[in-house]
Amino acid sequence: MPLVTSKELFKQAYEKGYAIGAFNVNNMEIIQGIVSAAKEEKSPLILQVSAGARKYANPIYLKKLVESAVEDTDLPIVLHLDHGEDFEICKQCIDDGFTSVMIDASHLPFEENIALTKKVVDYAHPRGVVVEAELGKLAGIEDNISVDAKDATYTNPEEAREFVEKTGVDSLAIAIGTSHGAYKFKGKPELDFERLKKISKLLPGFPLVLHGASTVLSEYVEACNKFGGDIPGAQGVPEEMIKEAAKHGVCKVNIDTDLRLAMTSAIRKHLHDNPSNFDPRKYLGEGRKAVENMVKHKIGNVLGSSDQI
Ligand SMILES: O=C(CO)COP(=O)(O)O
Ligand SMILES: O=C[C@H](O)COP(=O)(O)O
Ligand SMILES: [Zn+2]
Ligand SMILES: [Zn+2]
Repeated sequence: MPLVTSKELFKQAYEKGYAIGAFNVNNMEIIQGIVSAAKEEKSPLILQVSAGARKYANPIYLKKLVESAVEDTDLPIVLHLDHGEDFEICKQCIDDGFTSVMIDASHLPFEENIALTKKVVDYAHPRGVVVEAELGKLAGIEDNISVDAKDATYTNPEEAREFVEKTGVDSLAIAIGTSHGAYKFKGKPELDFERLKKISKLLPGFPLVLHGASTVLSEYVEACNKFGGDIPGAQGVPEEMIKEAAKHGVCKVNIDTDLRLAMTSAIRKHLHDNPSNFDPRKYLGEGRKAVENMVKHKIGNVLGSSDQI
Protein backbone atom coordinates (compact mmCIF):
# COMPACT_ATOMS: atom_id res chain seq x y z
CA MET A 1 0.00 0.00 0.00
CA PRO A 2 1.38 3.46 -0.87
CA LEU A 3 1.30 6.43 1.53
CA VAL A 4 -2.29 7.54 2.10
CA THR A 5 -3.95 10.87 2.92
CA SER A 6 -5.90 11.27 6.14
CA LYS A 7 -9.21 11.94 4.38
CA GLU A 8 -10.71 8.46 4.75
CA LEU A 9 -8.90 7.77 8.02
CA PHE A 10 -10.47 10.83 9.65
CA LYS A 11 -13.90 10.04 8.24
CA GLN A 12 -13.89 6.62 9.83
CA ALA A 13 -12.34 7.89 13.07
CA TYR A 14 -14.96 10.63 13.33
CA GLU A 15 -17.84 8.25 12.78
CA LYS A 16 -16.56 5.70 15.26
CA GLY A 17 -15.34 8.20 17.87
CA TYR A 18 -11.67 7.28 18.05
CA ALA A 19 -8.56 9.31 17.19
CA ILE A 20 -5.47 8.65 15.12
CA GLY A 21 -2.07 9.23 16.67
CA ALA A 22 0.21 11.64 14.85
CA PHE A 23 3.70 10.89 16.04
CA ASN A 24 6.73 13.08 15.39
CA VAL A 25 9.63 11.27 13.76
CA ASN A 26 13.27 12.27 13.86
CA ASN A 27 15.34 9.12 13.31
CA MET A 28 15.18 5.45 12.35
CA GLU A 29 14.66 4.04 15.84
CA ILE A 30 11.70 6.33 16.56
CA ILE A 31 10.08 5.42 13.23
CA GLN A 32 10.64 1.70 13.77
CA GLY A 33 9.30 1.78 17.33
CA ILE A 34 6.11 3.61 16.30
CA VAL A 35 5.53 1.47 13.24
CA SER A 36 6.05 -1.85 15.08
CA ALA A 37 3.43 -0.77 17.61
CA ALA A 38 0.92 0.25 14.93
CA LYS A 39 1.50 -3.00 13.07
CA GLU A 40 0.84 -5.05 16.15
CA GLU A 41 -2.27 -3.01 16.96
CA LYS A 42 -3.44 -3.02 13.31
CA SER A 43 -3.85 0.73 13.48
CA PRO A 44 -3.64 3.49 10.87
CA LEU A 45 -0.86 5.95 11.56
CA ILE A 46 0.27 9.50 10.91
CA LEU A 47 4.03 10.05 10.90
CA GLN A 48 4.83 13.74 11.06
CA VAL A 49 7.98 15.65 10.34
CA SER A 50 8.74 19.09 11.78
CA ALA A 51 11.09 21.68 10.30
CA GLY A 52 13.44 20.77 13.17
CA ALA A 53 13.31 17.09 12.19
CA ARG A 54 14.11 17.99 8.58
CA LYS A 55 17.06 20.03 9.73
CA TYR A 56 18.29 17.28 12.08
CA ALA A 57 17.92 14.23 9.85
CA ASN A 58 17.95 15.69 6.31
CA PRO A 59 14.53 15.52 4.58
CA ILE A 60 15.44 12.77 2.12
CA TYR A 61 16.53 10.38 4.90
CA LEU A 62 13.23 10.81 6.74
CA LYS A 63 11.22 10.38 3.55
CA LYS A 64 13.06 7.16 2.65
CA LEU A 65 12.73 5.80 6.19
CA VAL A 66 8.98 6.40 6.15
CA GLU A 67 8.73 4.78 2.71
CA SER A 68 10.64 1.79 4.12
CA ALA A 69 8.11 1.59 6.94
CA VAL A 70 5.26 1.54 4.43
CA GLU A 71 6.95 -1.17 2.36
CA ASP A 72 7.79 -3.23 5.43
CA THR A 73 4.35 -3.12 7.05
CA ASP A 74 1.74 -2.35 4.40
CA LEU A 75 -0.01 -0.14 6.98
CA PRO A 76 -2.03 2.91 5.90
CA ILE A 77 0.50 5.62 6.80
CA VAL A 78 0.12 9.37 6.27
CA LEU A 79 3.32 11.38 5.80
CA HIS A 80 2.56 14.80 7.27
CA LEU A 81 4.43 18.09 7.62
CA ASP A 82 4.04 19.37 11.19
CA HIS A 83 3.86 23.16 11.76
CA GLY A 84 4.78 24.29 8.25
CA GLU A 85 5.64 27.93 8.76
CA ASP A 86 5.25 29.28 5.24
CA PHE A 87 3.99 28.46 1.76
CA GLU A 88 7.44 27.42 0.55
CA ILE A 89 7.99 24.57 3.01
CA CYS A 90 4.44 23.29 2.37
CA LYS A 91 5.05 23.40 -1.40
CA GLN A 92 8.36 21.62 -1.02
CA CYS A 93 6.82 18.80 1.02
CA ILE A 94 3.88 18.47 -1.41
CA ASP A 95 6.34 18.29 -4.33
CA ASP A 96 8.40 15.73 -2.36
CA GLY A 97 5.46 13.33 -1.98
CA PHE A 98 4.04 14.16 1.45
CA THR A 99 0.34 13.26 1.56
CA SER A 100 -0.57 15.91 4.15
CA VAL A 101 0.82 19.27 5.24
CA MET A 102 0.13 21.68 8.06
CA ILE A 103 0.29 25.41 7.42
CA ASP A 104 0.61 27.02 10.85
CA ALA A 105 -0.28 30.67 10.37
CA SER A 106 -1.94 30.90 13.77
CA HIS A 107 0.36 33.76 14.77
CA LEU A 108 -1.01 35.94 11.94
CA PRO A 109 -4.16 38.08 12.10
CA PHE A 110 -7.35 36.12 11.23
CA GLU A 111 -7.67 37.33 7.61
CA GLU A 112 -3.98 36.73 6.89
CA ASN A 113 -4.21 33.25 8.38
CA ILE A 114 -7.15 32.60 6.03
CA ALA A 115 -5.29 33.95 3.00
CA LEU A 116 -2.11 31.93 3.59
CA THR A 117 -4.01 28.76 4.45
CA LYS A 118 -6.11 29.13 1.30
CA LYS A 119 -2.99 29.58 -0.80
CA VAL A 120 -1.63 26.26 0.52
CA VAL A 121 -5.00 24.52 0.04
CA ASP A 122 -5.15 25.77 -3.56
CA TYR A 123 -1.72 24.27 -4.22
CA ALA A 124 -2.28 21.03 -2.28
CA HIS A 125 -5.75 19.88 -3.33
CA PRO A 126 -5.18 19.57 -7.09
CA ARG A 127 -2.15 17.43 -6.20
CA GLY A 128 -4.15 15.10 -3.95
CA VAL A 129 -2.65 16.40 -0.70
CA VAL A 130 -4.68 17.37 2.36
CA VAL A 131 -4.08 20.41 4.56
CA GLU A 132 -4.27 21.07 8.30
CA ALA A 133 -4.35 24.65 9.59
CA GLU A 134 -4.34 26.19 13.07
CA LEU A 135 -6.56 28.78 14.68
CA GLY A 136 -5.93 30.09 18.18
CA LYS A 137 -2.77 29.94 20.25
CA LEU A 138 -1.62 27.01 22.34
CA ALA A 139 -1.36 28.06 25.98
CA GLY A 140 2.00 28.06 27.71
CA ILE A 141 2.52 27.15 31.34
CA GLU A 142 3.21 30.77 32.22
CA ASP A 143 0.10 32.02 30.47
CA ASN A 144 -2.66 33.56 32.48
CA ILE A 145 -5.70 31.31 32.44
CA SER A 146 -8.28 33.94 33.29
CA VAL A 147 -11.48 33.91 31.25
CA ASP A 148 -10.36 36.99 29.33
CA ALA A 149 -7.05 35.38 28.47
CA LYS A 150 -8.84 32.28 27.26
CA ASP A 151 -11.04 34.30 24.94
CA ALA A 152 -8.01 36.11 23.56
CA THR A 153 -5.93 33.02 22.88
CA TYR A 154 -8.17 29.96 22.62
CA THR A 155 -9.99 29.18 19.37
CA ASN A 156 -13.15 31.19 18.82
CA PRO A 157 -15.87 28.74 17.66
CA GLU A 158 -17.57 31.18 15.25
CA GLU A 159 -14.22 32.09 13.74
CA ALA A 160 -13.40 28.39 13.37
CA ARG A 161 -16.52 27.87 11.27
CA GLU A 162 -15.80 30.91 9.10
CA PHE A 163 -12.16 29.85 8.75
CA VAL A 164 -13.03 26.36 7.52
CA GLU A 165 -15.63 27.69 5.09
CA LYS A 166 -13.33 30.31 3.59
CA THR A 167 -10.18 28.18 3.32
CA GLY A 168 -11.54 24.76 2.35
CA VAL A 169 -9.00 23.27 4.77
CA ASP A 170 -9.28 19.54 5.59
CA SER A 171 -8.66 19.64 9.35
CA LEU A 172 -8.10 22.30 11.99
CA ALA A 173 -5.81 22.45 15.02
CA ILE A 174 -7.58 24.20 17.87
CA ALA A 175 -6.45 25.80 21.12
CA ILE A 176 -8.38 24.67 24.20
CA GLY A 177 -5.61 24.69 26.82
CA THR A 178 -2.97 22.23 25.61
CA SER A 179 0.61 23.29 24.93
CA HIS A 180 3.78 21.76 23.53
CA GLY A 181 6.46 20.19 25.69
CA ALA A 182 6.70 18.54 29.10
CA TYR A 183 5.39 21.39 31.28
CA LYS A 184 1.80 21.94 30.29
CA PHE A 185 0.14 22.82 33.59
CA LYS A 186 1.32 24.29 36.86
CA GLY A 187 -1.60 23.06 38.93
CA LYS A 188 -4.53 20.86 38.05
CA PRO A 189 -4.73 20.07 34.32
CA GLU A 190 -7.71 21.73 32.69
CA LEU A 191 -8.98 21.85 29.11
CA ASP A 192 -11.86 23.95 27.82
CA PHE A 193 -14.23 21.16 26.78
CA GLU A 194 -17.19 23.52 26.48
CA ARG A 195 -15.29 25.38 23.79
CA LEU A 196 -14.40 22.11 22.04
CA LYS A 197 -18.05 21.06 22.05
CA LYS A 198 -19.11 24.41 20.57
CA ILE A 199 -16.51 24.20 17.81
CA SER A 200 -17.46 20.63 17.03
CA LYS A 201 -21.16 21.49 16.95
CA LEU A 202 -20.57 24.32 14.47
CA LEU A 203 -18.45 22.04 12.29
CA PRO A 204 -20.31 18.74 12.19
CA GLY A 205 -18.32 15.90 10.62
CA PHE A 206 -15.19 18.03 10.44
CA PRO A 207 -11.94 16.60 11.90
CA LEU A 208 -10.27 18.63 14.65
CA VAL A 209 -6.65 18.28 15.75
CA LEU A 210 -5.19 18.41 19.24
CA HIS A 211 -1.59 19.57 19.40
CA GLY A 212 0.42 19.41 22.61
CA ALA A 213 -1.43 16.24 23.54
CA SER A 214 1.31 14.26 25.29
CA THR A 215 0.48 12.96 28.72
CA VAL A 216 4.03 13.18 30.05
CA LEU A 217 3.65 9.71 31.54
CA SER A 218 5.00 9.62 35.08
CA GLU A 219 6.84 6.31 34.69
CA TYR A 220 9.13 7.90 32.10
CA VAL A 221 9.58 11.15 33.99
CA GLU A 222 10.45 9.20 37.13
CA ALA A 223 12.90 6.98 35.26
CA CYS A 224 14.56 10.02 33.68
CA ASN A 225 14.95 11.66 37.06
CA LYS A 226 16.12 8.44 38.74
CA PHE A 227 18.86 7.78 36.21
CA GLY A 228 20.53 11.16 36.08
CA GLY A 229 17.92 13.43 34.49
CA ASP A 230 16.50 16.64 35.92
CA ILE A 231 12.93 17.33 34.80
CA PRO A 232 11.00 18.10 37.99
CA GLY A 233 7.35 19.09 37.78
CA ALA A 234 6.81 17.81 34.25
CA GLN A 235 3.09 17.38 33.60
CA GLY A 236 0.91 16.70 30.55
CA VAL A 237 -2.66 16.10 29.45
CA PRO A 238 -4.30 13.25 31.40
CA GLU A 239 -5.24 10.34 29.15
CA GLU A 240 -8.90 10.53 30.18
CA MET A 241 -9.01 14.01 28.63
CA ILE A 242 -7.62 12.72 25.35
CA LYS A 243 -10.33 10.04 25.30
CA GLU A 244 -12.96 12.69 25.98
CA ALA A 245 -11.63 14.95 23.21
CA ALA A 246 -11.88 12.05 20.72
CA LYS A 247 -15.62 11.91 21.41
CA HIS A 248 -16.03 15.54 20.31
CA GLY A 249 -14.53 15.67 16.85
CA VAL A 250 -10.82 15.37 17.65
CA CYS A 251 -9.55 12.88 15.06
CA LYS A 252 -5.80 13.61 15.22
CA VAL A 253 -3.80 13.62 18.45
CA ASN A 254 -0.23 14.95 18.22
CA ILE A 255 2.39 13.23 20.32
CA ASP A 256 6.07 14.08 20.43
CA THR A 257 7.06 14.69 24.05
CA ASP A 258 5.91 11.22 25.16
CA LEU A 259 8.16 9.70 22.48
CA ARG A 260 11.11 11.76 23.70
CA LEU A 261 10.51 10.80 27.31
CA ALA A 262 10.05 7.10 26.56
CA MET A 263 13.23 6.95 24.51
CA THR A 264 15.36 9.08 26.83
CA SER A 265 14.29 7.27 30.01
CA ALA A 266 15.16 3.88 28.49
CA ILE A 267 18.54 5.09 27.26
CA ARG A 268 19.33 6.72 30.61
CA LYS A 269 18.46 3.49 32.42
CA HIS A 270 20.49 1.36 30.04
CA LEU A 271 23.59 3.52 30.34
CA HIS A 272 23.20 3.69 34.12
CA ASP A 273 22.83 -0.09 34.45
CA ASN A 274 25.52 -0.91 31.87
CA PRO A 275 28.37 1.54 32.37
CA SER A 276 30.76 -0.55 30.30
CA ASN A 277 28.53 -0.63 27.19
CA PHE A 278 29.43 1.66 24.34
CA ASP A 279 27.53 -0.09 21.56
CA PRO A 280 24.82 2.36 20.37
CA ARG A 281 22.70 -0.53 19.12
CA LYS A 282 22.21 -1.65 22.70
CA TYR A 283 20.94 1.65 24.10
CA LEU A 284 19.16 2.77 20.94
CA GLY A 285 17.55 -0.68 20.84
CA GLU A 286 16.25 -0.13 24.38
CA GLY A 287 15.01 3.31 23.33
CA ARG A 288 13.22 1.85 20.31
CA LYS A 289 11.54 -0.81 22.46
CA ALA A 290 10.35 1.86 24.91
CA VAL A 291 8.88 3.89 22.04
CA GLU A 292 7.10 0.77 20.77
CA ASN A 293 5.60 -0.02 24.19
CA MET A 294 4.48 3.57 24.75
CA VAL A 295 2.83 3.83 21.31
CA LYS A 296 1.12 0.46 21.76
CA HIS A 297 -0.33 1.76 25.02
CA LYS A 298 -1.53 4.98 23.36
CA ILE A 299 -3.14 3.25 20.40
CA GLY A 300 -4.71 0.45 22.41
CA ASN A 301 -5.72 2.18 25.63
CA VAL A 302 -6.13 5.88 24.80
CA LEU A 303 -6.75 6.64 21.12
CA GLY A 304 -8.85 3.57 20.36
CA SER A 305 -7.56 3.04 16.82
CA SER A 306 -6.62 -0.64 17.20
CA ASP A 307 -8.06 -3.07 14.62
CA GLN A 308 -9.25 -0.24 12.38
CA ILE A 309 -7.47 -1.18 9.16
O1 LIG B 1 1.84 19.03 19.09
C1 LIG B 1 2.84 18.37 18.96
C2 LIG B 1 3.52 18.30 17.66
O2 LIG B 1 2.96 19.16 16.72
C3 LIG B 1 3.45 17.58 20.07
O3 LIG B 1 2.91 17.91 21.33
P1 LIG B 1 3.60 17.34 22.67
O4 LIG B 1 4.75 18.25 22.99
O5 LIG B 1 2.54 17.40 23.72
O6 LIG B 1 4.03 15.95 22.40
O1 LIG C 1 5.19 20.82 17.82
C1 LIG C 1 6.39 20.62 17.95
C2 LIG C 1 6.93 19.23 17.87
O2 LIG C 1 7.06 18.69 19.14
C3 LIG C 1 8.21 19.24 17.10
O3 LIG C 1 9.24 19.77 17.86
P1 LIG C 1 10.60 20.25 17.15
O4 LIG C 1 10.30 21.53 16.45
O5 LIG C 1 11.57 20.39 18.30
O6 LIG C 1 10.98 19.15 16.20
ZN1 LIG D 1 0.90 26.89 16.19
ZN1 LIG E 1 2.17 20.95 17.52
